[in-house]
Amino acid sequence: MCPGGAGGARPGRLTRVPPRSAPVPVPAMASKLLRAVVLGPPGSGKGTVCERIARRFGLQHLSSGQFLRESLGGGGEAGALAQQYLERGLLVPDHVITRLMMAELEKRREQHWLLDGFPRTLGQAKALDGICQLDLVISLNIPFETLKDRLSARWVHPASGRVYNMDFNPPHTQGVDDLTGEPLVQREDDRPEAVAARLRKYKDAAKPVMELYKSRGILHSFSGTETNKIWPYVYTLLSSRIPPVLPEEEH
Ligand SMILES: Nc1ccn([C@H]2C[C@H](O)[C@@H](COP(=O)(O)OP(=O)(O)OP(=O)(O)O)O2)c(=O)n1
Ligand SMILES: Nc1nc2c(ncn2[C@@H]2O[C@H](COP(=O)(O)OP(=O)(O)O)[C@@H](O)[C@H]2O)c(=O)[nH]1
Repeated sequence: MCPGGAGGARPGRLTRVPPRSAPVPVPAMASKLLRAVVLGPPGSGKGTVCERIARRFGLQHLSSGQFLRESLGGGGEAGALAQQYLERGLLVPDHVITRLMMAELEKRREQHWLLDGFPRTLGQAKALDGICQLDLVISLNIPFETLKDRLSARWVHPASGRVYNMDFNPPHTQGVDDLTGEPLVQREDDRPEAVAARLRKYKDAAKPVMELYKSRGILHSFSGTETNKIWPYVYTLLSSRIPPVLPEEEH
């Protein structure tokens, strides 16, 4: 059984504001703890889908990107190392992100959890294998043109990581975060000229990870251009593994 499950739903990936309440903790008790991963390219809706799953099923949404961002200001060794890579728009080396994630998972060994953004490479997947047996891997398969459109319309609140989209979930007031009133920014790497290279990099790293999970029979792929259309299928799949604490409806 792996360490690691839930921790707080990532505060930064709320898809709707005002923020949803924290996931209702599901008592671990005798049942097996759910170990799930959501894979998908940048903009595929991992954060959006994870946030919904976390709320409906009371499990913890663990975003490696968010942990990384939080570690940057912490004065720790991992944060200092990660910063050098993130500043240059690079992926953090496997051993750095793996160490960070193992520590977070260790804290959550008694909870159900769902990983977003990790593993991203085969090396990370193997490290995860060393501490747990995954039950479920969800892969979001979204056309390139859709990803490009979504990312160019994504705006974030840097301090919290809250994500908006000018079409899908716009802020109440254009350009400002609903909760703090602080300005929203567009990530440099969400600009159209950066997106193609980023998606290529993602594909190269993710392919062997998907093959690994496919060969184990735990990979579930969902294709489409709209999160709201994919969501009922994801909800049904999760419901077959863990009882929902909230109904599917409402996005
Ligand atoms: N396993 C991981 C996860 C994240 N990162 C780094 C590179 C990412 O650019 C940054 C932020 O991660 P996010 O998951 O928040 O964002 P992504 O870059 O993956 O983009 P997206 O949110 O669009 O999927 O952290 C990394 O190096 N290794
Ligand atoms: N137009 C549109 N935007 C979406 C949809 N699903 C998610 N988004 C937005 O697309 C962007 C990327 O989604 P996000 O969850 O951040 O994806 P991630 O990069 O895979 O974590 C965000 O701005 C979301 O609000 C959708 O079905 N339609």
